[in-house]
Amino acid sequence: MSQIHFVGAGQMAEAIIRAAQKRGAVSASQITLADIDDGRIATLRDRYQLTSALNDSEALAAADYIVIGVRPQDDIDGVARHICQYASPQATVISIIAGVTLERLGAQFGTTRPIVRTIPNTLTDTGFGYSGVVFNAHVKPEPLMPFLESFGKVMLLEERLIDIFTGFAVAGVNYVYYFIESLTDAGVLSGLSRPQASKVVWENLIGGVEMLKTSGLHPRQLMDINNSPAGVGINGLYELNNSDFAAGLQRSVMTAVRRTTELSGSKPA
Ligand SMILES: NC(=O)C1=CN([C@@H]2O[C@H](COP(=O)(O)OP(=O)(O)OC[C@H]3O[C@@H](n4cnc5c(N)ncnc54)[C@H](O)[C@@H]3O)[C@@H](O)[C@H]2O)C=CC1
Ligand SMILES: O=C(O)[C@@H]1CCC=N1
Repeated sequence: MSQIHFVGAGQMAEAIIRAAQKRGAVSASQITLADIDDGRIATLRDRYQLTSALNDSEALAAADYIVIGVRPQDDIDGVARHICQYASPQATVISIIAGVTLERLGAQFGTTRPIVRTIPNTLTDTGFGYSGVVFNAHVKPEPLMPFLESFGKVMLLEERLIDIFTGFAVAGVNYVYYFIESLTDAGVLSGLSRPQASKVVWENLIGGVEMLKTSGLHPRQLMDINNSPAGVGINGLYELNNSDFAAGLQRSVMTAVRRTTELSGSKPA
């Protein structure tokens, strides 16, 4: 990786910078930042010891990769005009903006420019979590992969699947956090202390995933092993079946996918 310039230095850009530095994909001297909030630039420069002394137009001119980290509702047209004024036509644009298509990015940043559309996962600090990635025809993937892989596992996708991936995979850790919170509360409601309930939930979650991996069985087969006839587990599951659990979860994902597509129309939130 050579020079990398971030336009929009918000939460996600910071998470990417932290992970990419930690895994050695970029060094502090290779990173430059732009944001309409000067305080944000100062904070990140200080926090990640960014040393470049280039001003905004110099940083754009020097950049080999330009990460667009603004929100779908922000002035992407204005950002693109500004970038195209100073950046080399060969500089690769890496958009992390939910919902914004390669076609739209091509219209904004130039149809012959290498453009990557990626949707990173917020599990950047952990080494877990997939980023969905799609390249336009001008991208040379090899030199870019170490950077992309520094903040998540890479799932190369057809572009038609990226909005689905955003609503399902990237927003998806929400459901895990929410499930953990709700299940821990159930343990506390039943009489365990919060630390006791929390330990049990974490262990069951990690153990459940390990069981699925090691056994190769379907979740329903493992549930069958966990439930004796007329026993404790099946009685609990009966009650869960009377709730809206599965359909509620599935509707949530469908709504998140729909919202991703809505955002690509850049309607104000
Ligand atoms: N937070 C998340 O979970 C994920 C977010 N994304 C995408 O990443 C992008 C950023 O999201 P966050 O970091 O959460 O948002 P954020 O609001 O923390 O960051 C956006 C940054 O862009 C700056 N900005 C706005 N307009 C600008 C302009 N014209 N020029 C320069 N900077 C400008 C803002 O001051 C802010 O610092 C969004 O497009 C979002 O769809 C993608 C995957 C996950
Ligand atoms: O909520 C959002 O808009 C971002 C994109 C997917 C997950 N977080």
